[in-house]
Amino acid sequence: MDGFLLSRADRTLRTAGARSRYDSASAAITALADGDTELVVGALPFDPARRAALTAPDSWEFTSGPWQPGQVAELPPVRVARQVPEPAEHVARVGALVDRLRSGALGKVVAARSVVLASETPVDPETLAARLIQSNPRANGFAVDLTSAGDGFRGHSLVGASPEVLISRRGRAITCRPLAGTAPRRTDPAADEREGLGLLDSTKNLAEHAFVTAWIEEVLAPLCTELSVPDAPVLTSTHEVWHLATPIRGLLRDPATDALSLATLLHPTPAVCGTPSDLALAAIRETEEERRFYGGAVGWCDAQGDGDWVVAIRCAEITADGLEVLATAGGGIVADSDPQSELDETTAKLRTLLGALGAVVAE
Ligand SMILES: C=C(O[C@H]1C=CC=C(C(=O)O)[C@@H]1O)C(=O)O
Repeated sequence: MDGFLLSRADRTLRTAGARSRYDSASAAITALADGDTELVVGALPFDPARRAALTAPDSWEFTSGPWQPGQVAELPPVRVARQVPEPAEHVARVGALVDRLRSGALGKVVAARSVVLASETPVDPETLAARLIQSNPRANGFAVDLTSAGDGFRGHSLVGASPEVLISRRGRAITCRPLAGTAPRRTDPAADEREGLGLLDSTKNLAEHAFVTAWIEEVLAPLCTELSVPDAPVLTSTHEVWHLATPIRGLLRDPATDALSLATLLHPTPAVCGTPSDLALAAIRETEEERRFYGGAVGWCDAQGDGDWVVAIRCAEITADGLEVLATAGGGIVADSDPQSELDETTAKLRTLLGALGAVVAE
């Protein structure tokens, strides 16, 4: 695919072509400020030291409501080719992180793992995005061409359905909806409700969540004349999991502060990285395979500075030939995390992508 799609509950942006490409947010911000383009779309990588995949599109269209893809084609069958790392190794890594969290300066770190899916015929990114959006039109569904990030990403795409908004800006008004803290959904309605209510009451999950809201408040407070961060999170859900969410609103001090700059200041939040940020990022670089664009941000920014950026979770990278799909999910680890439950949490989160592709990983 050569374009960009972001489908949100209130509106959808679809673009085509790439008039210019930028591998850093600063280059894209300069292009917007210089009047070289009216719109920038794309993805920021998880690791801020890596190259971004941003473009100035040839054409674009905003429509109201979620994307209506019409008749959606079938996706080809896929099989689980390998897991990276193997589940037992993920459990061991989380165990080692828990030891570090109990003894050191680290307060929280997010641990992620991937499943590599293989297909005999190409998986089309837009078809996968359409399936995800049909299954949950409230999610922030996306499909992004990663070519602008250069070697290793040409022709690759990132496709997902994120429940988490990093930052949205309309004029001076900004909103964020950070998520952290997870419980599984149950098929029995009473058991399902108990899981949700239990999450709202879970000291461990509330602590995991508080690291994220504290970070966002720290970053945004100096930039805002008004900032409302509720004291306690609310419950939200996808088909697969319950989450704790905090709806945050603010008014920017300087109307020139644009959405893409705000995204780069906030990213990576402790919802995908940890606290303190620098130590958590170092621990992730030491422990994990390169995250690429999983855990990054996907969105758009226009010449007025407005834009939407969602956290790149519940997503997968598709290779240029469409024959390999790398789905990744992570979870926040704190001192009292249980490694086996953390593995189960990533399995539940991976189901968003794997379910759309008709694949399963063993419990
Ligand atoms: C990092 C992910 O989820 C984040 C968002 C919601 C809940 C999370 C958690 O409970 O750990 C994570 O912070 C992911 O889905 O890969």
